Amino acid sequence: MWRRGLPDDSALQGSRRRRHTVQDPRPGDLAPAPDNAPDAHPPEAPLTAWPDARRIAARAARAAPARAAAPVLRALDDALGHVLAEPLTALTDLPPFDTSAMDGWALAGPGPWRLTAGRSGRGILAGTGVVEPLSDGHAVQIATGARIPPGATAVLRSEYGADTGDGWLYAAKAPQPVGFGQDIRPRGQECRSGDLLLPAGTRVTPAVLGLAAAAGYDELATVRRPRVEVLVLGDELLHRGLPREGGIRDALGPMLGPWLRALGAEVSSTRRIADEADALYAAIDGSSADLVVTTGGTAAGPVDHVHPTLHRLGAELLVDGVEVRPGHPMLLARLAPERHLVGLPGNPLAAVSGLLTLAEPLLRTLTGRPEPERRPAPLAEAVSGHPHNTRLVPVTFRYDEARPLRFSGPAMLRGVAVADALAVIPPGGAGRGTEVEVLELPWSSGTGGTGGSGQDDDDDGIPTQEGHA
Ligand SMILES: Nc1nc2c(c(=O)[nH]1)N[C@H]1C(S)=C(S)[C@@H](COP(=O)(O)OP(=O)(O)OC[C@H]3O[C@@H](n4cnc5c(N)ncnc54)[C@H](O)[C@@H]3O)O[C@H]1N2
Ligand code: MOO
Repeated sequence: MWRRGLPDDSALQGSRRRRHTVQDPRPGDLAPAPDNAPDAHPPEAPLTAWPDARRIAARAARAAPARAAAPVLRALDDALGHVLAEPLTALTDLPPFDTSAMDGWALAGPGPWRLTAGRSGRGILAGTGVVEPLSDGHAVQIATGARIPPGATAVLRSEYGADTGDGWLYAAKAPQPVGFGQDIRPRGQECRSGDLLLPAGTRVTPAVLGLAAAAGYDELATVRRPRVEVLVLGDELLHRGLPREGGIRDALGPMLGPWLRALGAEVSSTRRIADEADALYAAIDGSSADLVVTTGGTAAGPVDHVHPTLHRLGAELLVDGVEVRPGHPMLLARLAPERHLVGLPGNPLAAVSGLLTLAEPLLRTLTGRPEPERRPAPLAEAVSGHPHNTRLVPVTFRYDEARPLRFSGPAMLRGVAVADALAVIPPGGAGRGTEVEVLELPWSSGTGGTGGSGQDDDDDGIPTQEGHA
């Protein structure tokens, strides 16, 4: 039987207990399942509503150490993917000096202009440190990005002027008169020294690295990444080769480390733990990670040791089961004031659901990242719902619509492997065209409409769900 109770239920704290109401059956009250119940197990204790579970996870770690710790200074080439611990303020004006926007000639006053060769004899090149002033009626050849000489009033593009070889420059077929400041990027056009370029909490992307370098940075102050340890439970799991003798391949070990890193974590290790209560106890007790993520063992089968072990450790259960399919046995516990554990169910897509429901909001807080903007998308086809629970359904974006994918049963990864996002289907389901919230996957462009999901264009629209789990 699947039950979520601890040996001593009085140890339960938090949402599970708070959500008991007069109508709610208490743990142990085996109320008969309602006729429309989609699954066999009785609702022994109320689960946490899916939006509440995400909120609880996001708030659980508010004062956690990763955020409060001193920032880590990282060289630019080591900062990609980290989060700025401090605002990025410009260390210089940009551009740092008046700059030519085009290859051509710097001019002083109206033409024609007497040509000068400049110090180099090749005009003014980008990178020239000191440039001689230009007097009225004179022109000097100039390269894109070169410093504008004092006295210059405009730049004439090379294709709009003619050097007749007699030492004079004429404006030829200028589409518009050469105006003051034309094709000159004035100093400070993009920013002044001290301007705020990016707020703390910004994720360092390749473009951020470029901006930081342009603005004078050699290293960036980044938030210390929360340390995460992954414990994979399940004696049936094989780590090489084909499934054999009842064993199956561990799909979560290879998936979770990189996924957690994409969510901003530093994954210290992914360890396989035997299905023994003492082994799990020792692994959790001996971990110093900010977040321990376990997989499997959340239910109440004979070797499901997560609940009893948390009880033995004196952990506080903040979320013990969530009204979401797949993944409802997921849990969040506080091991110590600044250390948490997310228990992911063993079914692989259920584990993804737990990752996005509990680990993602917690890591978002720990890494100081803002809540992603909610971007609803219309469903390309109707999706059936669970009567009481939220469903998370892998979708791909096509022509700005969220298209549910096949092979999205709780034990399957074939759908999510080509998904751009998980659509949040409210209890009762959602009709075609209904705008639903989507949880984008860290590697998804999120723009939709471009295909690229690898799904077959001739997909036949066969119902996309395996069932309600
Ligand atoms: N009587 C009931 N039994 C179950 C219920 C229920 O409501 N009543 N819920 C089911 C649901 S839903 C889920 S999800 C699972 C959660 O179980 P556990 O978290 O205890 O996970 P396990 O029993 O260890 O494994 C479940 C399943 O997943 C496979 N698995 C586990 N780890 C991996 C891995 N790393 N890679 C690939 N596959 C993995 C495992 O072999 C099992 O097939 O409980 C249901 N039971
Ligand atoms: O909730 Mo279970 O997660 O397989 O569907």
